[in-house]
Amino acid sequence: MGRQARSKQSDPTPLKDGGKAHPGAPERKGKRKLAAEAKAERVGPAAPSPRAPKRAKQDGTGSASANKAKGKGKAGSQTKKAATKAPKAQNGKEVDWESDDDEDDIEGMKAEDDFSDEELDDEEQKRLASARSALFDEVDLEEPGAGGEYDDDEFDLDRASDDDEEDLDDEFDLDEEEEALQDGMTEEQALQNGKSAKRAARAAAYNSDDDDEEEAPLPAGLDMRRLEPDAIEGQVDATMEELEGAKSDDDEDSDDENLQQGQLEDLRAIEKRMRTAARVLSHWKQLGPATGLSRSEVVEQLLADICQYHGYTPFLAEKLFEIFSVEEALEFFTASDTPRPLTIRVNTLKTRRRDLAQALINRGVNLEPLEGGWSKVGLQVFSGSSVPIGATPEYLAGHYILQAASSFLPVMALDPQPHERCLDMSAAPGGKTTYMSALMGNTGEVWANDSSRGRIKGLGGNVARLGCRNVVITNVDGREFPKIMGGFDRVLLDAPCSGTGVISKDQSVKVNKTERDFMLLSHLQKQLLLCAIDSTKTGGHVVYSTCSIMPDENESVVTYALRKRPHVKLVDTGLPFGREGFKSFRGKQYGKGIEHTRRYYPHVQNIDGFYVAKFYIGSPSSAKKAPEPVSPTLPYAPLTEEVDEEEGDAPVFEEEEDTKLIDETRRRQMKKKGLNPRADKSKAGKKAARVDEE
Ligand SMILES: C[S@@+](CC[C@H](N)C(=O)[O-])C[C@H]1O[C@@H](n2cnc3c(N)ncnc32)[C@H](O)[C@@H]1O
Repeated sequence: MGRQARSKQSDPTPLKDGGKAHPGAPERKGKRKLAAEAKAERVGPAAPSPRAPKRAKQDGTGSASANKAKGKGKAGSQTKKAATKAPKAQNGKEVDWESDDDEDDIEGMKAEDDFSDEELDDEEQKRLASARSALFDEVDLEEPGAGGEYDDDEFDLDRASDDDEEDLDDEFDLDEEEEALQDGMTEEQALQNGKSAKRAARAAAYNSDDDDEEEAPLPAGLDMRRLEPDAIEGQVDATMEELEGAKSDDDEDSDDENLQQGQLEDLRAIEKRMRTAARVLSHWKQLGPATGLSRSEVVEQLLADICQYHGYTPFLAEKLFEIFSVEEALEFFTASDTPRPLTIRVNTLKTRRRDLAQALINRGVNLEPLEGGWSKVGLQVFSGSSVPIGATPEYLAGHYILQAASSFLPVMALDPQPHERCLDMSAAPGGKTTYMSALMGNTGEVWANDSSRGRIKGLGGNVARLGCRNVVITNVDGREFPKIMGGFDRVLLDAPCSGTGVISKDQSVKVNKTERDFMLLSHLQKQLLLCAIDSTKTGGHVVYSTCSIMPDENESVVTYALRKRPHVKLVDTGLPFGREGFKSFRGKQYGKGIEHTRRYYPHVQNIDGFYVAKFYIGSPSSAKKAPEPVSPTLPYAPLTEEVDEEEGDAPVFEEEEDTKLIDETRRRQMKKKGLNPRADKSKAGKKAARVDEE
C-alpha cells in the first residue's frame, strides 16, 4: 500500500482535536510507544539511555529536549511525576530535577508527615526510614531508567511534536555522519553520506508495500517511516484538502441529494399522473367527463409528461405514442429506458453451444440458453459475472460474438443454405454476416457490403475472428449492387434506420431525430430495398429488416417495394414469434401479405424493437405489370424540399425524380473534381437514359 493511501485510510480525528497533524499519526504514535516500551523492557530499568549522550552533544547542555519534556511532564500523570522523583530519593545522588515543582512536591511530601524526625525516638525514625525506603523502592521499580530527560523526551515524541520528529531525524543524521567520519571521510562527505543514507532509508520505508513490515516496531531512532516536517506539512495540506474536499463534497452531496429528492418526488408525481391519464384515456366514456378536460387536452398533458419523464422531444414522443394504445405506449417508453438482456451467439464454425457454455461457466460466467428456446445458438449472459465477456480467450478465439437476440431474427428468416450465393447489403459490423456464414457452414459465398469505410474495419475484424472463410467484403453504396453484381440466391437488407427499437442502447435517438431524418431514411430504405430485390435471382429471397418500430421505415417501405416490383411477394418469415406487421396505419393501407411481416418490441418480447419482412422473388415476366426500373447508379443524395413536403405514403421515389437527383449529384461530383458539368451534360443525359432502359 502506498504512503498516500495509508494516510487516506487513517483516522482523521486527531486533526479535529488539534493534535497530530496527519491522519496517520495516532497509529504511528502507538507504535512508537510500543517500541519505547519494548526497548525499556529489553534494556532494563537501570540501563542508561543510549541516546542521552548524543542529545547532550547535540544541544550542548543535554537539556533542550529535557526542558521541553519538563513542561509536558507537568501535564503528565501523577505516576510519571512520582517516577521522576524516585531516583533522587533512592540513590541519594544530586539529580538536576530542573523543576521547582518537583522540589515543592518533595517538600510537600515531607510536610505531609506533619512532624519532625527529631521529635521521634530512634525506633520510630528507623521505622519511618524503612517505610520511606520501601515507598521509593516501589516507585523505582516502575521507573525505566536514570535518563529522566530522555524518557520524558520519549514521552513527548510519543505525542509526536513536529520539532521532536525533526530532532530524531537529525539524530539519525548524526549517527551516519559520525560513522562516516570514523571511516575517514571529510566532514562534508560525511554530511552528504548521512543525507543520502537517510534519503535511501526513507525511500525504502515509504516505498514499502509490506504491511507486516510496517507493523514491526523499529528501534526508535531508526524509525524512518516517520515523516519529515516538510512531508508532514505536505500531508497536512493534502489531508486538509481531502477533508475540505470531502466536506464540500458532502455539502454538495447533500445539496445534490435534496435536489435529487425533489426531482424524484416530481418524477413520482409525473409518473402517477401519466398512469392516471392513461387509465382515463383508456376508459374515456366513463372517466373522461370527471376530468373537466377534453380528450385532446389530456393527451397533450400526457405527451408533455412523457417528454419530461422519459426525455423525448415532443416530435418523437408523439410519433411513438401514435403506434400504440395509450397504456402500451407507456410500457414501451418504460422498456426503452431499461437495458435488454446481454446475449451472445455461439459461432458454430468453431464450437458447439454446450462446449462454449461449459467453458464460460468454468470461467465463472453465469449464462443460460435464450429464453423461449427459439434459438439453438443464443446464450443469455447474466450480470454478476465478474468475467469480461468481451475479452475471454473463447471470445478472442472467435467462439462467440456479442449479438442482440433480435439480431438473430432476420438471418433466421433469410435461412441461407450451404453453397448458395448470398448478399448482406449493409453488413457492418457483421453480426448477421457471420451468422449467415455459419449457417452456410463456410461454404458458398457471402458478399458482405457496407457503404461506410469506417464500419468496414469492424466487419473485417469480426469476419476474421470468427473464421468466416466464405465471406467477401465490399465497400460500395448498396444501391450500386444490381449493376455491379446480381443473381444472388438470397439478399439480406438490414437497412440503415432511425433506431427507435434500440433506444435503450442509444438514448440519443430520443432527441436527435427530426421529421426530415425519417423522410430521408424512408427514401433511402425504399431505394435500397428495390436494389436488393433487383440483385436477387428469380426464385430467390430477400429479407428486409430494421431496428426501428416506425411504420414509415417498415410497412410503408415494404408496400412501396410490392407496388414497384409486382413480381415479388411477401412470404412467411418462418419466425416462431413476433407480432404481425400493421395492415394499416393512420388511414394508410399496406400491401398484400403484410401480415406475414413481423414486429418485435422491447416491452413485449424483451428484445430490441425490430421489424422483419421476407420476400419471394418471382419471375418478372410472370408479373402483370413490368417492374419499374431503379437506377443502379443512384447516388446517396439528400431529398429535395419538394419531396420533404410530400404527404403520407405517396411514393417519394420516382424515376423522374431519381433522374433529376442523378443529374444533380453527378454535376456536384464533377464540380468537386474540377470538371465542367455542362461539357458532360449530353454524356450524362445519355447515360441516364441508357440506365432507364435497362
Ligand atoms: C443496421 S446497420 C447494419 C448492421 C449489420 N447488418 C449487422 O448485423 O451487424 C446499417 C448499416 O447500413 C450501412 N449503410 C448506410 N447506408 C448504406 C448504403 N447506401 N449502402 C450500404 N450500406 C449502407 C451503415 O453503414 C450501417 O453499417
